[in-house]
Amino acid sequence: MTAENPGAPPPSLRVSGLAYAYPDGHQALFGVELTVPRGRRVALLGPNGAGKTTLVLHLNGILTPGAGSVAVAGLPVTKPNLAEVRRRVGIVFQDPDDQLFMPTVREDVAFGPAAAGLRGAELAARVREALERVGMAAYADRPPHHLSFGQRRRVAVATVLATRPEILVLDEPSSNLDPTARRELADLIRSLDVTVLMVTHDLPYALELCPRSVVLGDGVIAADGDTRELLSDPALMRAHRLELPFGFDPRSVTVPGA
Ligand SMILES: Nc1ncnc2c1ncn2[C@@H]1O[C@H](COP(=O)(O)OP(=O)(O)OP(=O)(O)O)[C@@H](O)[C@H]1O
Repeated sequence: MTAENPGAPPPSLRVSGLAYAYPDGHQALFGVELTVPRGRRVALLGPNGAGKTTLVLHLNGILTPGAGSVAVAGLPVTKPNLAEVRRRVGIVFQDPDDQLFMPTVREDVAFGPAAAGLRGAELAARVREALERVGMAAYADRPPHHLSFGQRRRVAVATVLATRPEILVLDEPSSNLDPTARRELADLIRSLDVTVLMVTHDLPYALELCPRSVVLGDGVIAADGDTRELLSDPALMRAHRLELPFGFDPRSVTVPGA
C-alpha cells in the first residue's frame, strides 16, 4: 500500500533524497528522487561521470546511501534485507563475462534460483523457461565462452530473469551488438513483462524502448519525462552532452508498440 493510492502495489523502485560521496570525498549524487511504477521501462541517460553507475550500485545495496533511501517494491534496501533485495533487482552488466562463470549455460542460469533455494524439477523448469525467453534453449549445454558476444548477453539476461526479478537493470544493453543482435535484444526487452531501468548512451535505443527517460547530470536529476520530448530539446541535450546520431530526428521515428 502507498500513501498516494491506498491499495495500489508499491512502485518497483523508489529512490528518495539519495546522496552519496565516495570515500575520497567526491560527492557523486545529490538528493536524487526517482520513482518507477511497476511494469514501466525507464531510460537513465547522462554523460560520463554523471552518477548513473553510482545510482545503480545503490539499488542492490553494493553502495550504502550517505543520505536518503532506496526501496524495491516497498522493501527498503538495507543490510538485513540484502538477500531478498538482490533477488528482486536483476542487474545485467555491460560485460556478460562479469556474469557468466560456470562450465555451461544451464549452470549459469541455474545459479541464482538455486541460491534462492530452488531444486530438482522446479529449478530445471525455471532454467528452461528463462532460456526459452531469451531464445537460447538450444545452447543450454554449451560453455558460455564458446558463444558469440550477443549470445552471451542474452544468456546474461536469462541468468537474471531466472530469479524472477521485480526490476531488471540493463547497463548499456546495446553495446557491442551488431545491428541484428541489437534489434533482437530490443524485441526481447519489449516482450518482457517486467519493470526495466536501462542505463544507456544509445539514445535511439532509449527512444525505441523507454517511453520515459531520466537525465542525470553531475549527480542531480536534470530532467525526467517523455523520452521523445527530452531528446527533442536541443538545450537540454547540449547541456548534458547527449548527442543523437547524425540526421536522427526523434520526432519522425515510429516507436514499435507505441
Ligand atoms: N570509486 C570511486 N571513488 C571516487 N570517485 C568515484 C568512484 N567511482 C566513481 N567516482 C566518481 O563519481 C562520479 C560518478 O561516476 P559514475 O561512474 O557513477 O558515472 P556514470 O554516469 O556511470 O559514468 P559512465 O557513463 O562513464 O559510466 C564521477 O565523477 C566519478 O569519477
